[in-house]
Amino acid sequence: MKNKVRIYGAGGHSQVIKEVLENNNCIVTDTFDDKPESVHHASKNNVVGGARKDLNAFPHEGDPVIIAVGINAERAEIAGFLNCTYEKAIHQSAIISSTSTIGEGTVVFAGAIIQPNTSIGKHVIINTGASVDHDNIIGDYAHISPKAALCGHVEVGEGSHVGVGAVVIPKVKIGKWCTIGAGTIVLKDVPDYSTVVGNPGKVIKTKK
Ligand SMILES: CC(=O)SCCNC(=O)CCNC(=O)[C@H](O)C(C)(C)COP(=O)(O)OP(=O)(O)OC[C@H]1O[C@@H](n2cnc3c(N)ncnc32)[C@H](O)[C@@H]1OP(=O)(O)O
Repeated sequence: MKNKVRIYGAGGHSQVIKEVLENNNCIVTDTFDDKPESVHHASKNNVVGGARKDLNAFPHEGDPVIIAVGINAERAEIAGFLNCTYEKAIHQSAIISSTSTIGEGTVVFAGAIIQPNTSIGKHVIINTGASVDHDNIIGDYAHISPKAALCGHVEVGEGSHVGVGAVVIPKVKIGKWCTIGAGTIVLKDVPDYSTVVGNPGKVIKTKK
């Protein structure tokens, strides 16, 4: 029997998750979006309104959900008001060590690699071809973008976004709600709420 999953969010990120699920023999039973009228992606058919308008009317109980929203803060906000159980979506080509753990609602896309003794939090995105090496700790709602490379013993705090192709050398700790720009080379620890770009990576701003 096929597993049934519901998806919250119907944009570009959502269509990738839908494909991963369907390749894993799951059925997507419902797709919700807070702005169903502005959905222009492949997953646009049968999209219904989300929970923001009327939280009590939303069918919280039922098949498990994946929050398919790429913006980390929005994913966290939605997880805060939904009262659902959550599914994971892991592409069949991803390589994941048996000694690593992955939290609920997390997605791991094609070609990603997660090496031993790494802990991945809840509602995390490990995007296409990302490399997360041994002994990493990735916080809830983080996003490791396509082709980013995290060496051993790296920590990424809650809600932080590591941009496409960024490189993080061993033992570096990235704080929470940081943004690491595309192609950045991170050589030292990054304080909470920082945006870091360049090679070597430098803090260019701090979010409030
Ligand atoms: C499947 C998917 O699509 S997954 C999506 C993955 N997405 C990404 O990886 C996007 C990552 N985002 C970036 O790299 C962005 O450029 C950000 C977030 C760092 C830009 O941050 P912003 O706060 O908007 O900064 P802004 O664009 O104003 O740039 C500020 C300065 O940093 C520079 N800068 C911005 N990004 C980078 C970067 N990646 N590397 C080097 N310098 C950069 C700009 O040139 C600018 O320099 P200047 O002040 O000398 O002109």
